[in-house]
Amino acid sequence: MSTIRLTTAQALVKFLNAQYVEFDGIQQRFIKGIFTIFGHGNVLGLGQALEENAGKLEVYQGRNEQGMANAAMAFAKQKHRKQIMVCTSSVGPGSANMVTSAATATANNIPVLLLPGDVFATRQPDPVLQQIEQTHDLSISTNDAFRPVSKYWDRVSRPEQLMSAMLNAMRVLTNPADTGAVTIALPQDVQGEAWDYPVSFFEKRIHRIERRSPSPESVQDAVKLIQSKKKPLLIFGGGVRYSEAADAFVKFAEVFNIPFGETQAGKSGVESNHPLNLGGLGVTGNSAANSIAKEADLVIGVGTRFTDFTTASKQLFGKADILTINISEFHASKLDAAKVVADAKLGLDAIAEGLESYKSGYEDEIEKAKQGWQEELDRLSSIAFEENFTPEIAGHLDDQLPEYIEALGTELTQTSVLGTLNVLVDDEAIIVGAAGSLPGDLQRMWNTKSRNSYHMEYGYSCMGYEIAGALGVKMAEPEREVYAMTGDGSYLMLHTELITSLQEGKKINVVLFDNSGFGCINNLQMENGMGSFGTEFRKRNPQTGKMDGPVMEIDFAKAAEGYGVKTYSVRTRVELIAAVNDSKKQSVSTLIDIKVLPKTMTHGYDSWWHVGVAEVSEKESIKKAYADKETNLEKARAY
Ligand SMILES: Cc1ncc(C[n+]2csc(CCOP(=O)(O)OP(=O)(O)O)c2C)c(N)n1
Ligand SMILES: O=C1C[C@@H](O)[C@H](O)[C@@H](O)C1=O
Ligand SMILES: [Mg+2]
Repeated sequence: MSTIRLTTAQALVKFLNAQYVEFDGIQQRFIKGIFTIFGHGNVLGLGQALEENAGKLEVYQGRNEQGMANAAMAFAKQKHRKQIMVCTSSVGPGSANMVTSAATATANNIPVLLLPGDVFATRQPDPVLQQIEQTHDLSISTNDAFRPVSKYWDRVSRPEQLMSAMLNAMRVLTNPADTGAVTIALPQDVQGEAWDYPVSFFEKRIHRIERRSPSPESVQDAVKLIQSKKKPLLIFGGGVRYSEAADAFVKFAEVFNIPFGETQAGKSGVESNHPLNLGGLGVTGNSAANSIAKEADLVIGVGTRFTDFTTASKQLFGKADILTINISEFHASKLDAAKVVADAKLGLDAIAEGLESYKSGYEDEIEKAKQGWQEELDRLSSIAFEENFTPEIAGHLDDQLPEYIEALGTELTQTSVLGTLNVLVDDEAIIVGAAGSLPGDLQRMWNTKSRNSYHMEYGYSCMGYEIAGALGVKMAEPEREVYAMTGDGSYLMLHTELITSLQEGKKINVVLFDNSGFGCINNLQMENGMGSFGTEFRKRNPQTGKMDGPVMEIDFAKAAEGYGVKTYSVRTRVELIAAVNDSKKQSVSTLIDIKVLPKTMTHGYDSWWHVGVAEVSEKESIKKAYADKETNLEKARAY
């Protein structure tokens, strides 16, 4: 057996360089590059290996481990899981910072490879700096916290373990049914230890991303079920995008005249103006999709995880049977569905063959529902503050609005800003989002004019993903303009990969909606009988001892200007138009700080979200919220 003597870290880098995927006969390198934040836990091992010979891996420098790993995830998501990034962190806090991203990637079924440094395998110098020292178990380190949030977890405690660890890592990273974060913990001593690795370990490996075929029996069942129904509704989930099945999906919808709603991950797989595209479905859905869903007699979920947002906590599809087409048996089995466990394209094609001349029984309902939503969309896009103004989310902070107008210096409404932006940005531009009120507004209001132009992380809805995510998306699609759509809360939580975008010359545009608060959570608490509590950004008031002092005023544009970002402060529609148009001419990253009035985001359309409400309270409004929840629960499926 011919061997080559390398350190564990050198062998790992060499191995990563040799990984390829093949999908529909097309081969490409699987690992584009590696984000790094070096510390004593990785610099002399993996750092040394990368300095000496990184091969074709591009080496980037992150600002925050969570940020860089979110960027890595966004890259892989935008690449439809056909290419990934790796992230290496130091030991202890550096690795702990990546745990949130591992969870985000795993919840969304997006592959990322995380390589946190670990404490010494030999234990000679223990306790090392940043070692926790669990007294009941010395084998535990911070990296064990990745176990519940990774799809595959391993620790390389001897150099030769690298081979089985990495082969399993690749198995999971390229498995469309069960991918997510893969964590390989690397003790710092082992990273530098040498071993005689078999040369065969480094040979070019091509991992075929298989399209799983459906069983003939499951297809027959699906055909019979559809043929017995008059009002089926398709759901376009993220899996359709990852399987590159959009054309097959549209053909299926067109041939059988079946309308479809979009999930957050599926949106923009097909342009919004397709006559059968009803748009966003569920809690953050619009009136067209939700009204058709309520009347549907069959829901065909393709590549969807059926989260509570899609099913409106299992209340939306009241009358329908459920059919699923999913490559994952786990997701296909949800809602007690009839299931076709298969790749989206192969599943749809096989069912289509069996359906022959089937046509749904829709007459003009689809057109009418779309028309009704278009009118509502036009209304939302043109809401302007005026005398006796009632905000969309009425009855919460109506009396405080004048104070916000004064503090933020704005009368702009969030929905009108979105309507204007949707017209201003180029058709090919990609918007990125994750948390706050914007995902709901965008899923309802954003008209996608080109494919894969809507990138929403709504599996984990992780605040702070937006800016890092935009960087990852820009790395995946450098030719397209990318907009991070973020609230002030998300921006404050994590935005420092904006600096990485400047460093890398990867221009992103941050569109920041400053309503001085955790707006959607303020809505949620007040809609459920609470007061406004801990969610407005107000100064502590020495008189009351509470955070009910003046509204905080933050000049985000000024702060970002110091980074070297081109910034704009926007308080009027005219300023918004000028800012967006000018930002397009820039080659550096930009930030548009838009002051918007709270409570001017969209409200729900015929949907229910099951949230935990107090069963006992002295407040009548809480008692009512609890009673309402119980009533709604009765209308929902039990499982
Ligand atoms: C990391 C993380 N922490 C907490 C939450 C819970 N959460 C969801 S939205 C939100 C507030 C978002 O505020 P902002 O970004 O300003 O958006 P707005 O709702 O005001 O539009 C919070 C705290 C979350 N989704 N992610
Ligand atoms: O708790 C939440 C409420 C949602 O409205 C929001 O979009 C999401 O970020 C969240 O975490
Ligand atoms: Mg906010």
